Amino acid sequence: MAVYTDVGDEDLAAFIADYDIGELVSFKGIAEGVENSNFLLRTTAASFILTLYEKRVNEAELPFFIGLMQHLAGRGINCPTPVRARSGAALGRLAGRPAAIVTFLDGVSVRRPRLPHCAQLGVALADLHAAGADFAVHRTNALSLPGWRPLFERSADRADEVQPGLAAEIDAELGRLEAEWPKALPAGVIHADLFPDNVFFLGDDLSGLIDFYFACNDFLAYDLVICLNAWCFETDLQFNVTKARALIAGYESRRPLTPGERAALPLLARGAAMRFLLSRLYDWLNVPPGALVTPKDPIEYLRKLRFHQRVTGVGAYGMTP
Ligand SMILES: Nc1ncnc2c1ncn2[C@@H]1O[C@H](COP(=O)(O)OP(=O)(O)O)[C@@H](O)[C@H]1O
Ligand SMILES: N[C@@H](CCOP(=O)(O)O)C(=O)O
Repeated sequence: MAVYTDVGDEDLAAFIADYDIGELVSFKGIAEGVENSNFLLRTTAASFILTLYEKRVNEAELPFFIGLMQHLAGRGINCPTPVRARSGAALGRLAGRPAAIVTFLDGVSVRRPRLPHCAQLGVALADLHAAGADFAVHRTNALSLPGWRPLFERSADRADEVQPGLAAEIDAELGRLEAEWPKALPAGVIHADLFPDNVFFLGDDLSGLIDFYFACNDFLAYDLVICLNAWCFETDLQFNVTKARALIAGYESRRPLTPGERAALPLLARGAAMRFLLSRLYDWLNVPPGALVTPKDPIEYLRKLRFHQRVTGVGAYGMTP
């Protein structure tokens, strides 16, 4: 998260007066993150997260995210639960933005995941997929194959400022992905951004999942390779096959991958790397003036993409070919 929108004291007081959450004790912006403005709200009753939804979140889709968190929480997933105002509404407006209050989850994210973290992540991801299976609302993934080229076109003329030759390299890879992307694999509700900063641990035990604002319907295995990219490369961008094996084994302990999914993993992983390369590239070139946000490095994902381009089979991910 980040803070893009300031919230005035009087506006905040008026907003929380509509909720039964006690008296305000403290309120501060949270510097982590990228997408929305998040604030830690402490009241005499408990701690909460107040989110103001920003640029990439389409207001019409907010009921999907709010409904999904409610649904998953009801299925035993430890995720933020939307808090309803006295009117029953989980969504309001604050400082000109759509806004919601959700429950605060205890736990901390790990900066450098170790094997037990990866293994538990795999289990939690499969549990999330199972819990989402009967969620009735559908949200198309705006950041899957059909969305990548339009997103690229918004950065293409400046991409080489970030790295010479980048525009041509992305263009060529997009062409290959467009030709080869799978048409049918097991699909359902995916998190789509389950990076280490969105997974909480208490001690070494996975305690909760946050940040469902990219959640959508897509291939389940695509969610797994998003995690593979985010959790299984070391800081020097060497791929850690042991972590990959632990992550995938954790996932398969709950839901074995189908032969079609296994075969598609390298291509899905390239697509997942492309997705984050493109969103990071756009954000890198378009930092809003005055925003408290640190854009993430797009080139990290170019290097992850190049790794997967060299993969010839699932053995590279620690799986038995
Ligand atoms: N429900 C929650 N409980 C505890 N902390 C949270 C919760 N939601 C968000 N946070 C904190 O706020 C930060 C940013 O939240 P996140 O949802 O990742 O924002 P964004 O969608 O803008 O990236 C997280 O890294 C975490 O520290
Ligand atoms: N995980 C994405 C950026 C989205 O930020 P988050 O704070 O919502 O996880 C990336 O690393 O590019």
